[in-house]
Amino acid sequence: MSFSILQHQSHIPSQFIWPDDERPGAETPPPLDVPPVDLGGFLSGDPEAVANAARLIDQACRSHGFFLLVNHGIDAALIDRVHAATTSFFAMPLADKERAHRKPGEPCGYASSFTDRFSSKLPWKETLSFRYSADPNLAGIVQTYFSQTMGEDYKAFGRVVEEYCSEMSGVCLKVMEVLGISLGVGADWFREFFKGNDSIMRLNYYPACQEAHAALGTGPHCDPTSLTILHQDQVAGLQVFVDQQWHSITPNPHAFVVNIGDTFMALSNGIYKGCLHRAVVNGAAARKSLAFFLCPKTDRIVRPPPQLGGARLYPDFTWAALLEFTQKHYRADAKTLDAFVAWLQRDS
Ligand SMILES: C=C1C[C@]23C[C@@]1(O)CC[C@H]2[C@]1(C)CCC[C@@](C)(C(=O)O)[C@H]1[C@@H]3C(=O)O
Ligand SMILES: O=C(O)CCC(=O)C(=O)O
Ligand SMILES: [Fe+2]
Repeated sequence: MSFSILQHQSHIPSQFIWPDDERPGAETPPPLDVPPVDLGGFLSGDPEAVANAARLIDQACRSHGFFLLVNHGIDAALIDRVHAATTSFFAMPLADKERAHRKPGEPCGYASSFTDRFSSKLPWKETLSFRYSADPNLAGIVQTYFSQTMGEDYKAFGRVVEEYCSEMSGVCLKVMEVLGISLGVGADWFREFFKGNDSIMRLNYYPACQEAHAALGTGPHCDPTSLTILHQDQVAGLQVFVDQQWHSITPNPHAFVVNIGDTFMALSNGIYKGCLHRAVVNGAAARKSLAFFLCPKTDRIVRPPPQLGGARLYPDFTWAALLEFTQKHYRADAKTLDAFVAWLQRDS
């Protein structure tokens, strides 16, 4: 499905039209007023800054699982290089992008609107997803992926996005320290859990849409993963569901959007909530977002720290099992974790 053709038809195909009760409509929801968390302040070790970061994150994660991160220390030039690389990739002819075709049941590769996965409520987007591992024995995994799927002249592309993933992994581990302090289990527990993370990086590209009010770039969902660090470009589109209504997130190039995913909700024994969010499109400009999805090693058992005892909200599971569930059995949405638990217990 080539958007360069779809965009110029008077109406978009019906598969991209969302039901009345789910489509975004013409109104832009109110901006979410969320105090940014100062990562640099936390890292300075200044007791007041550490306490402030832990307090802000705790408040946000107990209610809606979303916060902004500023003073993060990531080079703006690197972020710009990844946005430029994203623009150039998606500008290629479909046949060239299809060299990285995402195979059914696998999370990695290029996909356009998931026409091979879903038959209705199709997302108005193209995606390029790939695996990043923080395991030193797998250094170069991203470069190798792009050289093998796109050819040797994509090695530089792979190098830039792998450098970005490495920086994102570092930010995630620092955020895990704050989450550990906020939950009272100490700075080390979650950081150690994700030390050798085996994560997913996704470049999202949302073409302009001639019927933006009836379409969605990404439908309402909680990320099944653990923690998402997202950078949106200057075109707005991310919305978060807080206090029973949608709120728009004003683009801020100096901030990362951070949200708790289903797996971390389970790790926190439900104390911290997965963030319900979606992405809308518009009639004038294409939009991009860089989403780094932190994931534990696939065989790690997702089980809360003992200090978060009390009744377990979710059974033990591996990230591998939840990932497979979303790729082969269930379209991730606002209820993925509950559907996954029911699926795990289906024969019991
Ligand atoms: C593990 C994953 C599945 C999805 C990508 C991700 O890495 C994290 C977010 C998930 C997703 C974006 C949630 C909404 C539905 C989805 C099908 C999509 O619109 O892309 C999800 C991704 C997927 O490819 O299954
Ligand atoms: O593009 C965005 O702002 C959100 C994308 C998203 O939620 C996702 O890829 O999981
Ligand atoms: Fe998401």
